[in-house]
Amino acid sequence: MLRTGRPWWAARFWRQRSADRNRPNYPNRPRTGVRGILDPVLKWTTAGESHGQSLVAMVEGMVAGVGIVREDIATQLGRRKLGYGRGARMKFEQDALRLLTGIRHGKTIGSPIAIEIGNTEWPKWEQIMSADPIDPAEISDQARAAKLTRPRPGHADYAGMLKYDFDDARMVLERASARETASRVVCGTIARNFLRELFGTEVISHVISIGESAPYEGPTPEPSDLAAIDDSPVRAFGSEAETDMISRIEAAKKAGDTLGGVVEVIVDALPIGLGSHISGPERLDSQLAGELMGIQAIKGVEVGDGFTTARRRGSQAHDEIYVDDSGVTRSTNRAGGLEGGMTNGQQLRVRAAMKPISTVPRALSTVDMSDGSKASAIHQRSDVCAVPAAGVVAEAAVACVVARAVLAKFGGDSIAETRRNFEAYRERVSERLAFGEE
Ligand SMILES: Cc1cc2nc3c(=O)[nH]c(=O)nc-3n(C[C@H](O)[C@H](O)[C@H](O)COP(=O)(O)O)c2cc1C
Ligand SMILES: C=C(O[C@@H]1CC(C(=O)O)=C[C@@H](OP(=O)(O)O)[C@H]1O)C(=O)O
Repeated sequence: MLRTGRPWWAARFWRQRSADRNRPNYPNRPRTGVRGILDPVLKWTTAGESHGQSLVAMVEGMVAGVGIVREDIATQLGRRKLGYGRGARMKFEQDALRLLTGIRHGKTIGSPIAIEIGNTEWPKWEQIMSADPIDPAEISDQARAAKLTRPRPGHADYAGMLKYDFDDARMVLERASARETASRVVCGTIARNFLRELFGTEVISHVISIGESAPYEGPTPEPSDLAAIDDSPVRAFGSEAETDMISRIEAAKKAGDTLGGVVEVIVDALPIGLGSHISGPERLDSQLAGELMGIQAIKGVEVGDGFTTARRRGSQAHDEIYVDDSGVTRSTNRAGGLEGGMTNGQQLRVRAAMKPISTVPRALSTVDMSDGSKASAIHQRSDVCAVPAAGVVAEAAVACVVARAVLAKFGGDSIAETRRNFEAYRERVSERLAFGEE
């Protein structure tokens, strides 16, 4: 018999859809494509140049009802500016905040959030960075206006000048600069407020090593340790490591050199099952690595014990599962809270390795792009070491990725709805783990 009407797959689709709708944690958002990644439920973008008028941070898809006030953002921006080894600019430039859209009376309203961070140094740069055409001869600071033709090794200058066909590296370095990380921290503040309100989760970080200092091997810090970490000039957890890191920065500075290092980000209290094993882009570890590697100067990412685990035997590499009076437990967390691309209920732990600052005061050798002659790279001023600040930026990156995974799993348009969906899921997970209980 010839069948008409909906094809077989459509009937299956509708049956599944109505079954889904009856499930308590059915999110209102469509979960199409590679969930949360190709069709992201939460997006964050930034705009702005290092010496431009402002930076802009935009977050789209954040649910309504998340508390966020100016001080929350200012606090995080303040943390990003600190750290032993940062350059003079951190002292005189202020982050002038304007909360433009998407927040009303201290809460998100579900619409796109746009926040401006004004560069207070703008008056000095107004002509040089003017959006409107300007006669070069009219620029009052001629020295600053001069074309930058000597690309700095380790920066975007050389490839950017050729790729975009510029004869002035300023057109590249203005956007490549890590000044942009201020916008990322703003996006991250919204994400971390969301996570705190939903699960009581805090995102923290600490510096593991600077230069060749011995990597930190003590206990993993708890959220309550963050204040002490922030009080440390190098954001180290423990005073022994701190003294060593500071003296290494001082020695590098004296030698006209720069340093990198390693930071660790830790997230507590996350539900099991954020991310997915279904495809590479859905794996939470791949998303975290992508976002962290997107930070200027980050050249390596490690999940849990990462590279150390690669040197261990299998029997010493994994986190065995036990059952005791408290339920299902583990005695180690070498995996850093991720198995198969999903959170497994353990503390999430990721590390990021930062290369030494590229603008080395003892100028590096380069080429003058105006005539091909040998040259020394431009150096005006720069940080000697920005690893402590990179930790704060890495926290923001992790907060955004985790918040996106939470929204992909639990959906909702208001935080109350996300919470209801989460509670229903949590109940089901508890049922599954209550072996034999009535
Ligand atoms: C918080 C932070 C501050 C930075 N400060 C400087 C700096 O003062 N001077 C510098 O040369 N690079 C600095 N960088 C690194 C450069 O922005 C980065 O190395 C450059 O844009 C090239 O990108 P890549 O290292 O990712 O290849 C900083 C990076 C971060 C995360
Ligand atoms: C301004 C910030 O970082 C800047 C990042 C940066 C770079 O090349 O990445 C170079 C320096 O800027 P300048 O060349 O103007 O001295 C840093 O100060 C900031 O973090 O707010």
